[in-house]
Amino acid sequence: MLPVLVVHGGAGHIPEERAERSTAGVCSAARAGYAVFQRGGSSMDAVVEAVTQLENNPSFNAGCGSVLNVKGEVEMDAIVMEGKTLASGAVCAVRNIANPVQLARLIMDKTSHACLTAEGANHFARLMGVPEVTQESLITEYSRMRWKKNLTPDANPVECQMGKMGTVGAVAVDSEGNVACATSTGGILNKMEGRVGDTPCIGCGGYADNQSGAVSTTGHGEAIMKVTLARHILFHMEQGQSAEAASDLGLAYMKSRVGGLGGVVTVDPQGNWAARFSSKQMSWAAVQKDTLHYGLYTGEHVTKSIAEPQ
Ligand SMILES: NC(=O)C[C@H](N)C(=O)O
Repeated sequence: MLPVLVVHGGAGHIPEERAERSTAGVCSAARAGYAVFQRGGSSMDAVVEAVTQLENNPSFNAGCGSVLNVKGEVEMDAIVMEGKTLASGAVCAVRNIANPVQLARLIMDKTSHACLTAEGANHFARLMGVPEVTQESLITEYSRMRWKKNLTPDANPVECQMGKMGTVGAVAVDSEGNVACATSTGGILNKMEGRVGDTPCIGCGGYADNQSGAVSTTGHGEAIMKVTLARHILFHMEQGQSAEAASDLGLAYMKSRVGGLGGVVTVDPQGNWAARFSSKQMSWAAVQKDTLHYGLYTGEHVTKSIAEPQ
């Protein structure tokens, strides 16, 4: 049933006091992305809109609200990919940009390259007239508090890491059967300067192919890269598995092979979709026809009419 859009707000352990905000954020981003279809937009337009909304929401680890690197700075990664032509665009370790997902799309649309990093990405942004924002405007009190906590000698960065994964992503298929994905992140807490995770790497943080479907991933980047999680899931779909079964197979493989936890949203070109995770939680939401679907805990799947107020 087309069109459909599915978003995630990151896999991990979401503290109880942040759960409501996280669910509200993914639901409103899914609604905003889906509204793009109603205005005649493509699946690429829809995923970029949904991820832009999540980047602008300080509750998530992307754009404003990104986690800080070891120096207390924001460096962000993002990717977009569309399934008709396999065109993609990505940015790595970019600073001072409010919406890295939009810059990734400009790289796909306006250059012959698939990925720009750091200063080169910022230089391209200037050429495209994308305004630079201050580091301060991307940093929340919460991310600064967690960064500081992790600098203390008794810090447990691994445990703290799970407190807020919060990478954001979306997949969609439009009424023409074109699939697309977008993923954006601040990376992992107190990462080394210049660390690039799975998100901007094609086949890891996302992949889209009209011949199988589209996937956006979240979780421990170094583990996701080892198993090229997004492409791995689409491989299973090419072998005849459903979006849900293929997502579970990919996540189970990552867990057993490299001990990594994470989550994914997946669609196929017919509009079948899945939101699956091996972490404790993942906030997710989907809109298809007149229905909004969402959840946060394993097995939780709430539905309501899209006409109901937010
Ligand atoms: N929260 C996340 O999903 C983190 C992201 N996958 C990274 O490792 O950069």
